[in-house]
Amino acid sequence: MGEAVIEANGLTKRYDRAIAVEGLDLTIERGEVFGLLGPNGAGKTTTILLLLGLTEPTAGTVRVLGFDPLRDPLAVKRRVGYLPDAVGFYDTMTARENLSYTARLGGIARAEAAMRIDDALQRVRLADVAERRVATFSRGMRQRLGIADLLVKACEVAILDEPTSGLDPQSTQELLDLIGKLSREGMTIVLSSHLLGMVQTVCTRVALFHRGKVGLVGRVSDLAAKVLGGAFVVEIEADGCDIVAALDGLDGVTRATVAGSGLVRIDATRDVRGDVARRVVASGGDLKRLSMDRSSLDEVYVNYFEQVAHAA
Ligand SMILES: Nc1ncnc2c1ncn2[C@@H]1O[C@H](COP(=O)(O)OP(=O)(O)OP(=O)(O)O)[C@@H](O)[C@H]1O
Repeated sequence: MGEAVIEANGLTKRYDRAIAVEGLDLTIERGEVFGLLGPNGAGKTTTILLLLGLTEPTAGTVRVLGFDPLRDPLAVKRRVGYLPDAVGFYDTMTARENLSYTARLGGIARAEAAMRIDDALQRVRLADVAERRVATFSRGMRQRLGIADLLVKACEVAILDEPTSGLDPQSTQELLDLIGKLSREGMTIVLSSHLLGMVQTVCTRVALFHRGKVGLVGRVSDLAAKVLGGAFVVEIEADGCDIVAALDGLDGVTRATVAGSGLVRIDATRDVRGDVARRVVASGGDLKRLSMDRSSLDEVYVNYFEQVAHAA
């Protein structure tokens, strides 16, 4: 186990009518990129607000870098950066002026701030437009300026609410690359998102929220093993044999499903392609195609919520 940076125990938030978050237990370690996932209204934003001390829990405890965000709001604010879904900057000020302003608010000495600002603007590729008013910035540029703001603050933890919403594919990729780099340098990142493909590429672990509770938490491959029966998906196309029967009892195969005429989808816990090919050929099959993919988070998500709905 690494160093716990965020710890929630029995964290609960009730509003008059709704339970937004119920009995949340969560530990996030230093350097993780942790994804909060779930349908609308599942409790992701409320969890973020609780971590930041922006709303008071009804029950339970939360510690961020050892501090209670409600009792020690300044200590948390100094170390934890927050990038909301739409970042608020002063439109009439330039990018550099905005960063200088927040540096001043954060009590960073002028010379140190100037250095950090130059460095941050370079890293998010806004150095060329540093003297432009933010009013002229696109959404992607604003998001990058938001990251620059976190860099200037030198925060240890960054909490990003839907960081790529409204970004084009290239800007999304750039932001993800940047998030990956920051985490490799030791920043702990918590992000909420609906874009599962994106979360899969960047997150070390994810939590699937369902009606205020964390239904599943873990690495995508572990969740795939739990929900789908394996982290590997093999597709095989062959004529002249019963593929499913040929695979009977094969080690590592957790499920074989007919997906079309002569086409079978296999969920597996290891790369079973060689064994599958041998079995099919030995059964007299004529192999047409064999391909393998990692299970996607999309599939885990859809299957998990189907299972939950089924159990209800
Ligand atoms: N201020 C509030 N007053 C009353 N109910 C609230 C309040 N804020 C959130 N809720 C309720 O709490 C539940 C969780 O909301 P939350 O915003 O945390 O979900 P979310 O997972 O972030 O959803 P989305 O993906 O739509 O952003 C919802 O049922 C919501 O209606």
